[in-house]
Amino acid sequence: MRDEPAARAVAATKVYGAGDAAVRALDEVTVAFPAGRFTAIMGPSGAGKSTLMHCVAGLDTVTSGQVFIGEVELGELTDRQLTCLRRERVGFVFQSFNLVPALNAWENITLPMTLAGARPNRDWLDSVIDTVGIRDRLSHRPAELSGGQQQRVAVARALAGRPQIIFADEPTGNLDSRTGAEILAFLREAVTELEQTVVMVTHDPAAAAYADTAVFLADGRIAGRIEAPTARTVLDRMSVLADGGTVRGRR
Ligand SMILES: Nc1ncnc2c1ncn2[C@@H]1O[C@H](COP(=O)(O)OP(=O)(O)OP(=O)(O)O)[C@@H](O)[C@H]1O
Repeated sequence: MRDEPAARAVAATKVYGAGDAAVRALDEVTVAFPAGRFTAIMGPSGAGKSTLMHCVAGLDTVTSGQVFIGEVELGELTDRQLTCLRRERVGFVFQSFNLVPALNAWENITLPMTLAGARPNRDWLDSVIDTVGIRDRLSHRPAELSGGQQQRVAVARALAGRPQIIFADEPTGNLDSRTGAEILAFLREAVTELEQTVVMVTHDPAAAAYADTAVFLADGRIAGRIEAPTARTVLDRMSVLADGGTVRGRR
């Protein structure tokens, strides 16, 4: 594990709407996602998990505060620079897979590199494809793949360019529990074996148990963290948050 964070937010505030309808989805959130670690973001529905992930990943902007990928502050970039940075340094895995229907698995996996004009590193791609176990499906289009296979392709696509950080938004939400466990084990392996950095939003305590750290959000604020989380410790913390008792100060 390296010490510098792969990404971080400093006093990040996000307000949607204005006046009476304003929603403060993030309220001065300061959090770091260390390089070479697997972090789960958890918390009740509406706590701001997706907003935090989208802002840190550069898919959305903060109202005030700062967000960094490595040492680069996203607020200082032009739209074009931000697009380049996302392509070069960030991988995404979404609940809904987000594969391009007209492209086969191989084309989907290499699409971000094609768009960035980057040459794939064959050795790396081979190890990613073998680890996710979809070598015999590379010429298939998404409609010809099972949900689990589609998510493997999506995970391989996120890893293909060896990004600085991978953001996963409920990556197992649409999968049966066995396939979900395989995808989580693979994300875990990407961190342990391939030294990737993964930040995952999840509702599932069993999924969070694959992470090195679980960070909790409640009402747009950091409400605690657990190192080496287990399903049990996460569940206990979730029930405290659901009761409305934040545990700030116990970080
Ligand atoms: N585009 C938007 N416009 C207005 N309000 C929004 C918008 N997106 C999110 N919100 C509000 O911001 C708050 C945080 O939403 P967010 O989706 O980040 O929560 P979450 O923790 O990811 O929730 P869930 O677990 O239900 O997905 C919620 O109150 C939500 O209604």
